[in-house]
Amino acid sequence: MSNTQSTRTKLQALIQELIPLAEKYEEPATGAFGLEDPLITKTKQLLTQAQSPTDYATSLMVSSLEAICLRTLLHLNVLQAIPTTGNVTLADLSNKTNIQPSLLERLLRVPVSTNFLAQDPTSGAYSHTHLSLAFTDPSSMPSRLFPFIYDEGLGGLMPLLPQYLTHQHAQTGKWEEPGASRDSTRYNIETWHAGVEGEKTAFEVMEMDPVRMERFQKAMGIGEHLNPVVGYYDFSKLSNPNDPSHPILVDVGGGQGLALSAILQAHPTLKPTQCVLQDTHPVLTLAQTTNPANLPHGMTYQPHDFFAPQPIAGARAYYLKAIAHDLSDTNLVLVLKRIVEVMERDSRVLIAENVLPEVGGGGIMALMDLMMMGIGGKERTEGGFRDVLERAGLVVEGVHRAGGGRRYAVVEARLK
Ligand SMILES: C[S@@+](CC[C@H](N)C(=O)[O-])C[C@H]1O[C@@H](n2cnc3c(N)ncnc32)[C@H](O)[C@@H]1O
Repeated sequence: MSNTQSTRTKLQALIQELIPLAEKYEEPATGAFGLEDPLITKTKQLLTQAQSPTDYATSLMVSSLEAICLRTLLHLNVLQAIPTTGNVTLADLSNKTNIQPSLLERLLRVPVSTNFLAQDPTSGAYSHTHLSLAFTDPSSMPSRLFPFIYDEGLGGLMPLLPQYLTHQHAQTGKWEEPGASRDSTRYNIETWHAGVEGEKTAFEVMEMDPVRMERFQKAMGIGEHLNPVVGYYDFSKLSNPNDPSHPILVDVGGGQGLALSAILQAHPTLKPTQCVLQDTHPVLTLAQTTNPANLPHGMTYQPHDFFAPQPIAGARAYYLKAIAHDLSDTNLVLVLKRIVEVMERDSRVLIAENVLPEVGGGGIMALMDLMMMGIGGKERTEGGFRDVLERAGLVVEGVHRAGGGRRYAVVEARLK
C-alpha cells in the first residue's frame, strides 16, 4: 500500500469512529477545564493524521501568534466592540475603538484564519463565533483564565525558556529544570527576567508590583471555579469544639483566604476562631483590607514565611493549596519539615493540587506544569507526592479526588 493509501485508510477509520462520538457529544459545562470531550480528542487525531509536517509547523506558528493577537485584542477591548449579533465593518470597528484601521485589520487576520472570529467573504465585515463571544463577558471562564495565564507566564516568560536554559547551562554546566541544583525559588525564569536572580523569590518579584500582586490574588478565585475546594474531603472531621483554644485548620500560604472561606461556609461546625490564615505580610494586608473572600470575624491572620519555623503547633490540619506546585521537591520538603516539626499524632497535612497520572496528563496539565517551571515549581504525580512527603517524614493516608474527570485532589498525610 502506498503512503497516501495507508493515510486514506487511517483517515476513513478515524472518521468512522467520529460518528458515534458525535452522537454522544455533550455540550461542555460552562467553565469545564481540561475535560476534553472524546469527540475533540478524536478530531485532533484526525487533523494530525491529515496534516503534513509543514502544515503542522504552520499551524503551530499561527496558533502561537493567535494567542498574541487575542491578548492584544482583549487589551484593546476590540472583541467587546463587535456586536453580539450581526456584523461590523472595519471602518465602524475602527471608529468604535479609536484604533487605526490597518492595525485592526492585521490583528484580526489571524483569529479570522483560525475561525475564532468570522469574516464575511464579500463585505469583509466581522462577526462573533460562539468562541469569541465568550471572551466578551468579563465574568466568563475564558475571559478570566486566558489573559491571566498569558500575562503570568505563557506570553512573557515561557518563550524565554530556551534562552533561560542556555543561561543556566553557562552558570551550572547542566541542562536541567530551572533551579534544580540551586534554590529554585530564587533561581528561575521569573527572577532571572526581573534581574533579581539569586536575590528574590518569584513571589517577592510579584510583591514589588502591588497592582500585579492584587490581580494575581484576585485571579486565584478562578481556581475555585475550576476545581472546587470542598465536596470530596470531609473537613468537618477536623472540628474540635471541646477544646476551643485548639487550632484546627492552618491555611499555609492561603492568599486571600478564598479556600478557607469556602471550607468554613461548607462546614459550619468548624469555628473560625480555631482557624489561621498564613501568608506574607503584603498579601495578608491586602486580604484584610479588601476581604474578597468575605472571611468571618474571629479567625487569625498570621504573617508567616513558610520556610521559617511553623508558629502554630499541634493543629489538626495544615492545608497547603496551590503551594506544592510553586516549589521544587527540595523546597517542598523544607516547607513540609517545618510543619512536621510541630505536628502531633492526630495532625494532618492536606495538600490540595492537581495530581498528574503516571503517564501523560493532557495539554492543560502540561501547560500548568511548565507555567510552574517558570517560577521554579512543578506539578506532581501521586508517586511524586508520596516521595516528597516521605522525605519530609510523612506518610500518605489518603488521596481524596475531586472526581468529575478532574485531576484535582487533596493528598492527606500524617506523621510516619
Ligand atoms: C499560588 S498562591 C496560592 C494561594 C492560596 N493557597 C490559594 O490557593 O488561593 C501561592 C501563595 O503562596 C504565598 N507565598 C509565597 N511564598 C511564600 C512564603 N515564603 N511564605 C508564605 N507564603 C508564601 C503567596 O503570597 C501566595 O499567596
